[in-house]
Amino acid sequence: MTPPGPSAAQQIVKFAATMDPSVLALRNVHRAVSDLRRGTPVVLAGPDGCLVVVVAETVGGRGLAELADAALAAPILLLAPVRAAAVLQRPVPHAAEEEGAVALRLPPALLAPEALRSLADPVAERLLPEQPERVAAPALAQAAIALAKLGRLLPALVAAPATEAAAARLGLLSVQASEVLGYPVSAASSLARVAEARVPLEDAAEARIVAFRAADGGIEHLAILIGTPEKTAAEGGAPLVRAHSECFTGDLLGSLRCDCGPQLRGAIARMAQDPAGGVLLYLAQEGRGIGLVNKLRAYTLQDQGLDTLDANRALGYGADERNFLVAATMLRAVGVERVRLLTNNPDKIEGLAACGIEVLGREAHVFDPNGVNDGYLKTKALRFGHLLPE
Ligand SMILES: Nc1nc2c(ncn2[C@@H]2O[C@H](COP(=O)(O)OP(=O)(O)OP(=O)(O)O)[C@@H](O)[C@H]2O)c(=O)[nH]1
Ligand SMILES: [Zn+2]
Repeated sequence: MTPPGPSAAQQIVKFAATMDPSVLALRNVHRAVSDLRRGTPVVLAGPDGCLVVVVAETVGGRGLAELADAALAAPILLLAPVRAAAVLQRPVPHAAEEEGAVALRLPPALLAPEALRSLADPVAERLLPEQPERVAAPALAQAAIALAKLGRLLPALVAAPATEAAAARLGLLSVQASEVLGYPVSAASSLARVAEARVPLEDAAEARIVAFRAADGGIEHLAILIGTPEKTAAEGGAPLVRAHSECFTGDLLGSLRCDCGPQLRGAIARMAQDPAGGVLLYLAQEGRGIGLVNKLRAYTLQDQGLDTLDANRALGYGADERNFLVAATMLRAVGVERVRLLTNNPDKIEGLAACGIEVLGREAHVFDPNGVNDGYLKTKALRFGHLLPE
């Protein structure tokens, strides 16, 4: 008689032990983001304890009840410093800016979904029965804010100290703060080619689209190869490259608020004319990384007088939340590491260079204002330091 082999359970345990911890971390963070997006609390774990959090924008009565059940003390509100300064109607100290999060005491009248949304969102702001007061921010506040931003949600969270045991009892997901903070780099490094097809374009008959997916199973980024840029690279040349962040409104609908549509089509036409060929990276980084919903909120704030940079900040986001490692990883994967970059944005040149891409030159990519985007283009030149043609 042959001895029995290892049981299925034993095999699974053995397999789990061999799994790449960074893939496990990506999976955990991605799941935590999904939970927050539907208003379910998650537990953040750090070296000195745990914090149960829920996002102000999405939480309902059930999520607040679950948070209260797991909490060891009264919940507080965590806000990005600029948003906290607006709520408190006074500047927050520089140290809080550095920490990236401010904590506010939540009186019971404000611990309700509608009041929380009003505290989180400058667009939905209304008069509240009470003013919150500032308290000391917990150690995991920065990771909590980062997690909400990964979900492209307003960085405003209700938080309370908790234990992993409470999380387990309530079936809440637990994620390490270090996994959250390391996520952008891990996700970008894990990008892999998953599909490729020839797609002739109106302005570039010889075009191929290569799709990339990260190990978290999140949204895909695309590389559009025009002509034979890999051949140019293999022969030591530098193809034309554009790192284009997706813009649903400009690229697809022809919105006049920005210059993305003309830049996208202009880049494709220009690469088709270039004997070295080109790579257009179509990056899933809508709204400079804040997502479409927040970009629409930012537009509302711009209609109220803020410029594109201050509108991002009023929502609690940075002026530009993009990650250039995504673009660099994709370029390396298609064999293009020396580039001529089609951009006006000096941060893109620096960002790609910092990720190991050799930027041999910059080519300006300017289109005339259209009567609606004049202020936007001016702000990019004045406040983002965009380079204009001499
Ligand atoms: N948050 C925010 N994003 C915007 C706004 N207008 C356009 N965008 C986004 O900005 C991104 C455009 O970035 P890019 O095309 O890479 O342009 P850029 O950073 O100006 O640099 P170059 O075009 O390369 O010079 C797209 O994702 C748009 O959705 C805005 O007012 N607010
Ligand atoms: Zn745009």
